[in-house]
Amino acid sequence: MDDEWQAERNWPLLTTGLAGRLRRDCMAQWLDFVRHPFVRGVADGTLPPGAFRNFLIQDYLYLIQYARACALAVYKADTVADMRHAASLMAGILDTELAMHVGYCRQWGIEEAALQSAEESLELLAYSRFILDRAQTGDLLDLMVTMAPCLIGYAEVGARLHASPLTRREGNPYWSWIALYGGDEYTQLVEDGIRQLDALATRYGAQARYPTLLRAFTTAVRLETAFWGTGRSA
Ligand SMILES: Cc1ncc(CN)c(N)n1
Repeated sequence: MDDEWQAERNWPLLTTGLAGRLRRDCMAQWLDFVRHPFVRGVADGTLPPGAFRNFLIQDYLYLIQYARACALAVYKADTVADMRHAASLMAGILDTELAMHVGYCRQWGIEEAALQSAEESLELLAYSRFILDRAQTGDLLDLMVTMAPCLIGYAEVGARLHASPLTRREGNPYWSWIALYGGDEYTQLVEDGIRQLDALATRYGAQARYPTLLRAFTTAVRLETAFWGTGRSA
């Protein structure tokens, strides 16, 4: 560990229940994701701006696919309460994260028209289509497990960088991105998602199907790691 923030101590909810067990059981891949050189470059402000700009464009396109997966979660839900939860996650992505993203891209000189007309990178295609495949072929628990690294990983990165004394604040062009993912609105979205995953785990029998769930979760984590490089190849 290269700084003091630790999920186990600073945000125990990330480490409990089904999400926490999955995270723990693929810890090597998880650390590759949340401690990636891209994240270090964001923390100390040394990431090349071009890589970040391309990343933002691809991330906009990714969030649209993620919102579509949420819509499939509404469709897959067996109860009205689960439908409402998936619908509120979708609204959180479209109305909060994507909306903040568009405003944020503008600060980086990227207009929404440019975002919409960009071509999808291979990293984006692989990751988003993997999620959408699980959405088509699995049940609601399969889908929510596959979607979990996206939700939890950026929250962990945001919370850690936000709290870390090693993060450069003054003059860091990426500080507002850190504040977005370390902020209250995103934190709330993630905590709701973790609690929902636990509720689904009980009702959908996660224990008996754990190896399959862990495989999907780990694949999504590896695809998250690859996605940090999307700015390089876009
Ligand atoms: C690829 C990716 N993964 C996660 C997040 C955070 N929802 C994101 N914006 N983009």
